[in-house]
Amino acid sequence: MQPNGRYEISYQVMTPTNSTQMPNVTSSKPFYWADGSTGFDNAPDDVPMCGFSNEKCKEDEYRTIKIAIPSVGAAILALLFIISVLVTRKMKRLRIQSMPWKLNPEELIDSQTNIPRSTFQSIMSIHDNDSQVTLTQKGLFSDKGYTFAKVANYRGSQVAVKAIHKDVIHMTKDILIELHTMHSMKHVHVCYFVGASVEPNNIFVCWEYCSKGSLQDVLWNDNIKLDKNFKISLAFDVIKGLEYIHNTSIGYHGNLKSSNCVIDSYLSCKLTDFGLRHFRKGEAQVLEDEFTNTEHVKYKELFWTPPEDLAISLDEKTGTKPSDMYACGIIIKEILCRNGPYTEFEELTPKEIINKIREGSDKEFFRPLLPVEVRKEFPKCSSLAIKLWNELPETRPTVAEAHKIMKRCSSNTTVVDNMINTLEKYANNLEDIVIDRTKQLAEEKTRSEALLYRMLPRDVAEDLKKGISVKAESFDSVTIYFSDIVSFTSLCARSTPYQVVDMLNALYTIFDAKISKHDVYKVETIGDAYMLVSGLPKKNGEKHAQEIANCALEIRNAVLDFKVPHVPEYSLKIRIGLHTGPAVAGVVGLTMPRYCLFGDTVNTASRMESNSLPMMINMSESTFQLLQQTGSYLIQSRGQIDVKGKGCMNLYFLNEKVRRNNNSSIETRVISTQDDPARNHKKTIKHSIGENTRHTPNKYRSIPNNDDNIPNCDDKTPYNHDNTQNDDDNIRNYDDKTLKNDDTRSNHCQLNGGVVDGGDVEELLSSISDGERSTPVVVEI
Ligand SMILES: Nc1nc2c(ncn2[C@@H]2O[C@H](COP(=O)(O)OP(=O)(O)OP(=O)(O)O)[C@@H](O)[C@H]2O)c(=O)[nH]1
Ligand SMILES: [Mg+2]
Repeated sequence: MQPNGRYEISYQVMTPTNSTQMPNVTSSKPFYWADGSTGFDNAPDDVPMCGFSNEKCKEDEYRTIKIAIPSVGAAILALLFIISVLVTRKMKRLRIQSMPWKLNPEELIDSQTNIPRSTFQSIMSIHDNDSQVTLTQKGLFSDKGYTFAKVANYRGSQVAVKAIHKDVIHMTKDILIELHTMHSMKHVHVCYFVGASVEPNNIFVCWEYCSKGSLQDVLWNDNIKLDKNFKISLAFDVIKGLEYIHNTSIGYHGNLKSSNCVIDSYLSCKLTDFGLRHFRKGEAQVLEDEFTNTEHVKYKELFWTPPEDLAISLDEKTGTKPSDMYACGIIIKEILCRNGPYTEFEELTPKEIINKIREGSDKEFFRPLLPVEVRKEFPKCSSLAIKLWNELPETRPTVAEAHKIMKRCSSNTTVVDNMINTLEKYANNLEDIVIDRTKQLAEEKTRSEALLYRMLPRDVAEDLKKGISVKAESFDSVTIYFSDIVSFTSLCARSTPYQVVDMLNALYTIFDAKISKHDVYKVETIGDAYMLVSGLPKKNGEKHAQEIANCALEIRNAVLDFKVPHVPEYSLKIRIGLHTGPAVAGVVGLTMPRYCLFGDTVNTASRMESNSLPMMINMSESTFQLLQQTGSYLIQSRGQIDVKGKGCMNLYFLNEKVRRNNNSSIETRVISTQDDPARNHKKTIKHSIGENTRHTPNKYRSIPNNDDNIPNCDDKTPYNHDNTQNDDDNIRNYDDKTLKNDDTRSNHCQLNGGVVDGGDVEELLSSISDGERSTPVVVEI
């Protein structure tokens, strides 16, 4: 509405009768709103946009903030990102410019002399002279002659030093980036690029040094055994290393061959001498020695170069990923066959081979031969190698495809895995061996303990084992046994020492078997003398006399049956002596300790033996006393006999054992005439009794001694203690002598504590020898 100074009806409002309806507004004139518009449609809002109190606009303000914050955040992030990219790039540039790969030749130390080498040339000369070499030193003679890596120490690590045949190098951006990338590459199957020296006239590069030499060295070394898994694992290592290189900005190896695959100390294969294309560009072809100068060598070096690269140039290495794959195929062939790429074409020169390769077409091309047996052993690897050396680069499998194929043919185990498996096998085997050895040790221990227990009483041996010194122990009453072989000296004179040893061994083995049944301890054997004791080291009351007596009787029985191995017709005889008394026992000496008995009882027991007769058991009064209490032995009194150093002693022969029957009567043992050991001396006794039928009034009538060498107490003839000189006589005349009884002395046999006169004895013995009768014989005392 425009003001005009007049009041006019412009609007009429018709209110409807029904007040609930909206009033009807009609205008007679058009009116204008404040903004110049007209009509109701353009009428201004009845409520301001933000409300009368701006209440509506508050919410929207927050919405703006909500929208603004992420936008600002995103902007900041984008800014930060840009800044970080810029910083990273800057830092990278700085890093590149800082040249961490740059080597200071002064820091290269000759590994042998530890002298810093300021120039690579000096290192070269040193190593050329003193053969500081790798595995190749062990006799690898390649076509280049002996080819060695030059080795030096750089900051504590061994590095392989490779000359770059350039005088100066202009450090372009590409070179800097290349060296930087090379330096930052790290992979388990790629040699670490340690760095480069870029000093004019002293340009060289250093690579991680792998101690086992190149793959070529290993393959050609017959001393190194490579099993199937190992070969596959080596081929797989090459592919893994190549895959890594192909995925870096370096792009491809460019010089892949078996001499550029090196083996580290973990037998893992690593690729070396790759990349550095910008760095090495324009490098002079330097002929290192007279070998490398030959055409032969030059063409051999091209065995790993694919036909498409050969077509470009024979002198310059080009390189692509498919070229690497081709070389990889050749290397796999070398690994599987363990020979050179074209060893099978001996009749062709390397030049002819290279020409044939160059002339090849897609349909027909010249390649290495994979023998049938190799194809059979490694079907997948062989077919992979064949595919890899396809004529057309685009038809060769990529490294990723090759990886997949290798994965399928490898047993998923690395060389280290194989080694670990082998070690595990060894370890398990070792465990078995340890168990075995422990068992053997335990057996050995048991054996040596058994031996020790045989040589010493168990308690004593235990004490000695524990390092406890064994104190001598005194025993009040023990019975000692001594026996000696009659005429041993003359028997020895007629036998060889070995025969004597055999004889004694056989005899004592029988004795040992006998004593094991009794409570006796074998003290020792000295030559033909055999010594036993009972009552020690374990005390057994008064049983020792019986134990020894029983044992002595058994031994005598055994001797009757014994046949001397080398003189079976000779009847061996022994003298046995027993004595009872106190003794002291202990171990003497540190070297070869012996459990010895001391005391007069020992001497006396020995005297009892020397005063005995062949096949007789002579005993002293003390033993007799103990035995007679048992009433189980047939004992023959010998009367008083002068014993050297002892004077007159009452001596007795132990003839036989008898046993009581249930009615306490005495029963003589029934012994068959064949095996009765007492048979001889029964005869003896019988005869002696027969010859001496005079019944003396004496209570004791003793059997005469019958040995001229053993004097009785009335005899004044000097006693000949060396019985040996008469041994033969003793043997020969044993029966005769026993027949020659001394009338002056009476016979008596004592049974059950009583004495039997000669007649009784005769009767008694005849009852034994007669028969196989077991008639109890009761003897009145
Ligand atoms: N042990 C060991 N030997 C190596 C190493 N690098 C090279 N070698 C040995 O040194 C020999 C010569 O190596 P290079 O000088 O690289 O010669 P190449 O590998 O035959 O040829 P290019 O690499 O093309 O120069 C190789 O055949 C290997 O026997 C390494 O890292 N460790
Ligand atoms: Mg090399």
